[in-house]
Amino acid sequence: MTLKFGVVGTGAIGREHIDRITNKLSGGKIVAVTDVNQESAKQTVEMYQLDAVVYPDDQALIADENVDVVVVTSWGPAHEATVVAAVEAGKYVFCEKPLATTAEGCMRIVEAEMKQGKKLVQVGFMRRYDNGYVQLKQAIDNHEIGEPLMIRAAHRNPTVGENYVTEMAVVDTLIHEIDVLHWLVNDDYKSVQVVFPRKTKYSHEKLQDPQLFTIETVGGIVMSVEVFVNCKYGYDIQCEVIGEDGVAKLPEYSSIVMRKDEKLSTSILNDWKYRFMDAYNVEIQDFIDSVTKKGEPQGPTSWDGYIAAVTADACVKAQQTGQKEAIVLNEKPAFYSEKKLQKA
Ligand SMILES: NC(=O)C1=CN([C@@H]2O[C@H](COP(=O)(O)OP(=O)(O)OC[C@H]3O[C@@H](n4cnc5c(N)ncnc54)[C@H](O)[C@@H]3O)[C@@H](O)[C@H]2O)C=CC1
Ligand SMILES: O=C1[C@@H](O)[C@H](O)[C@@H](O)[C@H](O)[C@H]1O
Repeated sequence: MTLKFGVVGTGAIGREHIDRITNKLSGGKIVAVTDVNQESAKQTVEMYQLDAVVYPDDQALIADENVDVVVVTSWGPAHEATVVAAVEAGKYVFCEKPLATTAEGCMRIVEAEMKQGKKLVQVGFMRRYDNGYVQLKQAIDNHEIGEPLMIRAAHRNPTVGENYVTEMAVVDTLIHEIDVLHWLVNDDYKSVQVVFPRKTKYSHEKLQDPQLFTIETVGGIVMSVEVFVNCKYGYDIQCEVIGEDGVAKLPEYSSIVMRKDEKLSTSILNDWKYRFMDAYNVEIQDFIDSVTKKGEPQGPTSWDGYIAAVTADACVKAQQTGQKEAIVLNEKPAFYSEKKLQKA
């Protein structure tokens, strides 16, 4: 069976996903695209030689009976309306982060999905599919480092544009750590506090950069997460988990080791696209396979999107107040509880 995809938003990551579904993965085909910039949608069809209809908007694309899955790769504020409409039409959805820009918006998606009686939505938190994070989680789950006590993490981008402001360090960037860190340690967040170190000269008036977040979990783990989006030297993701019996660290991106000009060196990537290329491929192949074979996606859920939104709201508040802010979630519906394996 081939899963037929309609893509809403043919910008940077929309095209990346179209390319991987068309040329790298198996079991999926792009049959429809749309973008508020219709030229971009048409160019995309030509660029990847797609046999796909270009629709004027998301609603028309969702109404196409040939579309099984709606991929949402438009700008964050547009996600909620598209996801709700797609879910109400009974379509599967792969939505890039954020699921919605507010916790209330995520809850509306959760409610629409529960009404359909089955999981339809997966959120694009691809780090859960990154080989390094998967190994880190296995080490923690197998108690190889004992109980986790602290995490030291960093999310560094070489540079950002003038439209990237202080709040985006949370909603655009830290959001990946917000999702992956609670998943790593199987714990819930309790509070967050932010401090602003001396600002780099490479930032601009509306952006505090770097920022340092201290996040505490209900179980008492303290996470120190740096976001530094004008670090200049490359795209660098760090994560070290300090446990009672040892320390486990995310592996460095592997590159050849060069001996040259009296130096021993390895390269650092400069873009998320390359750093997480394999993770995006595994993520979307897993989405295709689980929908095709099991009838529902098995990756990050709408509820994970909600957790991320609530936590992001507290982080933004903490940026503004300088105080420790509480992170309080609604009770998790049974609908989103992991299915336990039946004992034989
Ligand atoms: N998982 C990840 O690592 C990444 C996730 N993202 C997320 O993916 C989304 C898209 O990001 P980019 O591709 O970098 O942005 P982009 O600006 O390159 O592309 C977004 C496209 O969506 C279109 N668009 C906006 N509103 C629309 C609407 N209502 N209907 C149809 N088209 C609409 C725009 O015209 C544009 O072509 C964002 O939510 C972003 O946070 C982006 C990069 C990496
Ligand atoms: O999602 C992403 C971008 O939108 C964001 O701007 C970057 O900071 C992240 O590293 C990348 O993964």
